[in-house]
Formats: sequence, C-alpha cells, structure tokens
Amino acid sequence: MKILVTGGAGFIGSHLVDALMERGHEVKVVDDLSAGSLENIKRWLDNERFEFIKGDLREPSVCSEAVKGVEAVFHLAANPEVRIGAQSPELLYETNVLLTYNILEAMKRENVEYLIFTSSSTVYGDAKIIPTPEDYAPLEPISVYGGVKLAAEALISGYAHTFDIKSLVFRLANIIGERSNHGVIYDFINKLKANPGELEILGDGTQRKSYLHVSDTVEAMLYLFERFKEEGKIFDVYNLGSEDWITVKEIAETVSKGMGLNPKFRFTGGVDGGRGWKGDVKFMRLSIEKAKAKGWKPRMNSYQAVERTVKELLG
Ligand SMILES: O=c1ccn([C@@H]2O[C@H](COP(=O)(O)OP(=O)(O)O[C@H]3O[C@H](CO)[C@H](O)[C@H](O)[C@H]3O)[C@@H](O)[C@H]2O)c(=O)[nH]1
Repeated sequence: MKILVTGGAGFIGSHLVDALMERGHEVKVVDDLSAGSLENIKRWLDNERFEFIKGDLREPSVCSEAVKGVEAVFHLAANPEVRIGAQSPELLYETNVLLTYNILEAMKRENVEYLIFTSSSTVYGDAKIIPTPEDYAPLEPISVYGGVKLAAEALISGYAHTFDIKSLVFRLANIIGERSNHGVIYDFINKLKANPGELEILGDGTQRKSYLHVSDTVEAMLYLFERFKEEGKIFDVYNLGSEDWITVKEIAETVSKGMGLNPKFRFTGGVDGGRGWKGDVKFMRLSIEKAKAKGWKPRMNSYQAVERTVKELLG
C-alpha cells in the first residue's frame, strides 16, 4: 500500500514509519521538522520505497503534494503539548484543527480512501467513569488541546460520512518510548541531569495516568487498521492505553532509580487541586475493551513502559 504519514519524522510518526517500511509498504512522510528530526528516519532516506517532503501542512499546496498518489493517510502531525494551551490556543488550533481540515480537503480532491488520526485521551476531560470507554458522554475537554483534538475528530467524522473518506480515530493515552522529546519522563531526566540532588515535580505528584509504550501503540494502530479495512466501516474510534496507571511520584522514583540517583522531591503544589497546570487531567485510564475484543492487547503495562523508556532515553 502507498501510505502518507504526516509528522512522520516525529516521535510516534517515525516508529510508525519503521513498522510500515519493515512490512514492505511504500511510505511518504511530510514533516516541517519543527519537533521531528531527520535523524529519526535517516535509515529510510535512501530507500526507493520511501519519500520525504519537508513542508508545513498549514499550506494547502503542501497538503495536495503530500496526499498525491496515496491510498491511506496516517495523520500524526500536530503540536502534542497540552500545557501550552493556556498561552497559545491559536497554535494548537492551527496545528490540530486547521491542519486536519487542510488534509481532509486535499484527501477529498485526490480521492484518498483511508484516514487514520491520532486523537487523545484528553477529549474526555475529567471523566467520571474510569476506565473510560469510547462511548463515554458528555465529552467535555478541560484543556484547549483536548478541545482541538475533539474538534478535529468531529470534522473527520463529518468528512467521512459526507465524502466517503473511511476514517479511523485513535484516542491515545500517554505514549512514551525511544525518541520522545517531550513529556514527564523526558523532563525529569533533563531536570536531574541539571540538578541530581533535587527534582521539581509539577503539581502534587498524585496525578495518575495510563502510559503506553510506543511499540505497543504502533502495533495496535496497524493491527486495528487491518480489522477496520475488513469491516468496511466508514468511521470508528478506539481507545489505546494500558490497563493500569501510575502516579507522577512513582514516575519520579522510577526515573531517579534508573539514573542511579536519590534526589529530594520538591512538589510545586500545582493548580486546581494538585494538577501540573491548568487543564492537566489528574486521573486518566482508558477502557481498552473494544480493542481487546478485536484481538489486540498491550505487551507492557504502565510500569514496564516507564522503566523501558527511562533506559531508552538514557541510551
Ligand atoms: O516536569 C513535569 C512534567 C510533567 N509532570 C506531570 O506529569 C504528567 C504527565 O505530563 P506529560 O507532559 O508527560 O503528558 P500529558 O498528560 O500532559 O499529555 C500527554 O498525553 C496526552 C494523552 O493522555 C496527550 O496525548 C498529549 O499529547 C501528551 O503529551 C502530568 O500530570 C504533569 O502534571 C510533572 O509533574 N513535571
């Protein structure tokens, strides 16, 4: 299959590209390299089944060029940083909603059959049911980031039903692993490198979430895409996460241990009852029963994924 991966030089995108190339697909990547890096995809740059386009998808002409000739688009290009929402709603809107609109328009023009979109657990906001199933309502995001992901999902559903773009949405838990260049584990490692004696923890440390290793994430996306194609549906949504959850304090302990350190923890206290920032969801664990019923389950739980990521990021 000829497949476009937007954001394919980024963290999750580059792992997806590895898996697609290893399975023999023709892969095109479009990335503006604002957060992604050519280093992540360098092993494929000279491969004849691989094509790289450096471009900003906010430009409709870049979208047209990117989707030309492909049968499926994995749309991962986005700004993934929840915490910038209070300062930069416009950036989150542009990189999540406008970008998705531009991709959908280009796909409509070029008659591309499949869209696979990486949404986020943040669409559920402070869910009252945990583990949270896909049909949980009302969807009430508490961050601008969650809001723009939900808006993008809604736009995709509308285009899917109106223009027959078969669309599959994944609501991701916190994805971690090699090549991640943001998020709590990455931050803790950098803070401890700068000051091995003390670790600042945002919030009260009791924020508890489900973490999924990127290798499990990519497996799930490709496996469930195959099932989606067999079923011939026009639109579907899956949660992807692990079945347990882990607190920020436990992550701090795991990172410290992995670095052979025993720092003093300093909790900032955070906002709104111990959140790291305004809009930080404090408790998140997704029901993955729907994906499990199709035959997927994660190989690593949150603890194992965190331990492995610490090793991978420390090299
Ligand atoms: O220096 C830090 C950094 C983070 N945290 C805490 O660690 C937790 C995780 O924060 P991350 O920045 O790692 O991740 P988020 O939960 O904000 O968001 C991540 O998971 C979401 C889905 O669950 C989205 O997909 C999003 O793109 C992705 O970055 C938060 O509760 C935060 O308060 C700290 O205590 N100190």
